[in-house]
Amino acid sequence: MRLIIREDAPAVGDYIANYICKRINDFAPTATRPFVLGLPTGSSPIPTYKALITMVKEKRLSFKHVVTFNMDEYVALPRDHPESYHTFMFREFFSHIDIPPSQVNILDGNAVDLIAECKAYEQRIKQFGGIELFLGGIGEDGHIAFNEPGSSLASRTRIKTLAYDTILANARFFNNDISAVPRMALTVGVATVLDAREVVVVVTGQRKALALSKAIEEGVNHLFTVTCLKWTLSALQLHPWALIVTDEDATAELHVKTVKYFKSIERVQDEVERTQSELKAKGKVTGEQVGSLE
Ligand SMILES: N[C@@H]1[C@@H](O)[C@H](O)[C@@H](COP(=O)(O)O)O[C@@H]1O
Repeated sequence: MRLIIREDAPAVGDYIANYICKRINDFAPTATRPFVLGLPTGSSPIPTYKALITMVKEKRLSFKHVVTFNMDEYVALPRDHPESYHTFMFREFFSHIDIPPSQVNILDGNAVDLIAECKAYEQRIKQFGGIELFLGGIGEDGHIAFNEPGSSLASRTRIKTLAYDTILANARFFNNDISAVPRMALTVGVATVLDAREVVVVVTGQRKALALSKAIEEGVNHLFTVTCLKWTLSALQLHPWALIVTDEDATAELHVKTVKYFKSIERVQDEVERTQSELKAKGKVTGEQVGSLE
């Protein structure tokens, strides 16, 4: 796992947008071989979406051959509700880029058969050959998508009852009216995320600091114990190619040595990538070797 630390949320957004842009352009997607991208909602990915929109406008990036799968959606919230994740994604991102709407996949929280909806979603991901890169965000309790503490590491797309802490945290989007926040959601599972060939998670702001430290400075601890460990994000430790991009505020609970360690890794990685690129330019290595440093 790598941890990249940037000054603030906009710098984190720029870093992730550049990273995704490079991945898509290197992949060189076509109509028959699209790039499959997993996406989150929440305030954390907004700077990334803003930076990606700019890249599309500047013609440095295109989503014409990108297929997206969103992480989650509330149950029984009308699709056109201002706080539905459908509305959010089109308002903050899809309406501003060149992606054909038919290539956007978002769970339908109003489906008559919610279980069938979840199964079909997993099936559709499989049909596209799996997710190339899953971008995620986390809740304050370390949940990824809506995989609340205690979610099985083998979990797949399913209906999930929200933790009270999550309902409280999300009340800010519903005029602070806790009763207006949906109690259930459809969400991809932990295994759905871990199946992606690459996972990138954005963690910004001091309120995520504890979750970040629990997820990277301790073992995999998604379940409650006597000491109340419950950080689903820690499941990322099981992924062979995971990256967390964070701002300085979110590092508040990390040990100084942890921060120093990851900063030093980034310096060395930059150096190695520069060398690899030079060798690649001279035709001495293949593209695949450049990403094999995890
Ligand atoms: N289901 C979403 C998560 O996918 C998201 O990561 C989280 C954090 O949101 P924010 O980025 O606004 O803190 O909010 C919700 O719970």
